[in-house]
Amino acid sequence: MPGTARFTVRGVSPTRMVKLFMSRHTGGVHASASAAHGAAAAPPAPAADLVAWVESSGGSAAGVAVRRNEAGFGLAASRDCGAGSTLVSLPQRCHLTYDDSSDPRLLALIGQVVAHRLQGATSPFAPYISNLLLGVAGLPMFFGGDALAALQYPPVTEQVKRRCRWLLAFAQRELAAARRGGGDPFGGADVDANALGWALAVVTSRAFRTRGPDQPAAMLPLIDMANHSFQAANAKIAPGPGGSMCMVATRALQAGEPVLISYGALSNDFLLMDYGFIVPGNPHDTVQLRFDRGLIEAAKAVAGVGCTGGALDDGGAELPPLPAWQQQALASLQLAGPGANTEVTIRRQAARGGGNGSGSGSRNGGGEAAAEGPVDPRLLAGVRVLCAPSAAALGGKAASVERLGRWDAPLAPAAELAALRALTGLCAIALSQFRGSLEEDAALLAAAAAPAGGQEAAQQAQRQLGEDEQLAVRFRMEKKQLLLEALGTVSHRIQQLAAGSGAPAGAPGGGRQPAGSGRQPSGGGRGKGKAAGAKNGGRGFGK
Ligand SMILES: C[S@@+](CC[C@H](N)C(=O)[O-])C[C@H]1O[C@@H](n2cnc3c(N)ncnc32)[C@H](O)[C@@H]1O
Repeated sequence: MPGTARFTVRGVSPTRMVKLFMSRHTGGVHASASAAHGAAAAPPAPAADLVAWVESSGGSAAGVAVRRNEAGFGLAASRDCGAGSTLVSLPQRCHLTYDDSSDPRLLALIGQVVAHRLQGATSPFAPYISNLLLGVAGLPMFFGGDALAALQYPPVTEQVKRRCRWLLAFAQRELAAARRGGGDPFGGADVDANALGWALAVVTSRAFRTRGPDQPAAMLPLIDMANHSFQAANAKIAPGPGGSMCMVATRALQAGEPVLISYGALSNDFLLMDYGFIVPGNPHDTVQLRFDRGLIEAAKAVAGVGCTGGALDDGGAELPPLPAWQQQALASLQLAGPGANTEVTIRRQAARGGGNGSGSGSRNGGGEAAAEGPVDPRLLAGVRVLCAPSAAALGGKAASVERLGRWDAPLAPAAELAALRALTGLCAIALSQFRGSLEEDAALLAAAAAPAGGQEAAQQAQRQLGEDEQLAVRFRMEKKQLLLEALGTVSHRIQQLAAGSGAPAGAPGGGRQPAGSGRQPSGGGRGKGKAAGAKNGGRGFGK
């Protein structure tokens, strides 16, 4: 590799995100076939050079045609075929992978993608590399500050910042040190943080872990042009003979039908971070929270449930110490004490197959409670512990997630009602961490899409809300919607339990009925609820 080669991208902001801007000619990469065809010739099929390369390498792509639109590439069935048909067979020599399984950041793949890009037309993977898009739209790693802030969701924004810091540190320190020590992985070529950012984006949005979660990942050319769907996936990736990897139809396909695979049971956090898109109503989406006693006591205060061990002081005084049985129970649940894992989630109930089948998981019309509820079992168990009046109310045995975390195995009615109310308070606090309501977000998007007042106003609205910001708004709307669904599910459960036990149902915020109407409750909005919720000060979200 020539020591003078450059693989650099202008626009690095060392203090902020890595800005992606790449010239098509950077690094000597040859133009792709689709870009290089002459005006007179009939345009070749998209990525025709890639398909030809797969076939000349001993593979087959007979079952798919590559499609291209302004959003990028995708695959479609090239002919009618039956379930189980092999659509693509990719020989091992076309897999871009590595031997070392110990690299959690996929550094080895990033390095290879960069190295092959530097080799340009002489790379054995040139037909693959040259058909990679020069940007992965929607990745928050490339968001500007406004779009990142518009997410309003620290679990993702913190992760984005960590990823960018790592990338910059790697480019500026580790790579520089490796160069000084003569161990430059890029043979002296000038590779900057933005080039590494591009490679990171390529790898996170395309690599497969076909050999298992702890095994090396691989880039699977052509196969990785399949787009994602949870519901409409009609193909899967499976090992084939001789180390090949195949794309196989999971049902009969008609010629021209898009070929879609599922990227896995991923939350919108993962989809956004690694792929730059979200799925509305994603059944695997969650809201991450950090379990701590102060948060749960604040949730109880919002919901009008008494504080454990004494009254919660609105002035922010220390909480009274927990009785030993509660401390032990939280430690058994690994929610407190050394080695605790305090990351917990509110989630879509429908994802666990325990909902009402309507897709929302909320407001089911009665009947048996689902085995798994709208919060993860550790969170449910922890809230039950902190709402139980005595060890006896927990059943007297050692606390375990299996025993205390089942949505369909409630405590005695009074303790269960307190726990459920606390959960409504928790949802309300989580909602209150977002600025503005669902309706306000929807209005923002509507104004950006079709503002009143003609073209000038439309341009103005677009300036106010760019594409990344619109994605960020849609992302946070999904979180709010999920929280409202959880609130509806828990409230419904409270009504059911209260009706059965004769106890008053109650509601968060001292008797207000939680939403279910789609309107966002004011959560930490009024009276005591406000004081307790506000004190939480953004602590609720896990980071
Ligand atoms: C493995 S690649 C799929 C091929 C890609 N469309 C291309 O042009 O090369 C993954 C990327 O495709 C896009 N993508 C895949 N499925 C999508 C979906 N359901 N909605 C929006 N974008 C999707 C995203 O940009 C994602 O990062």
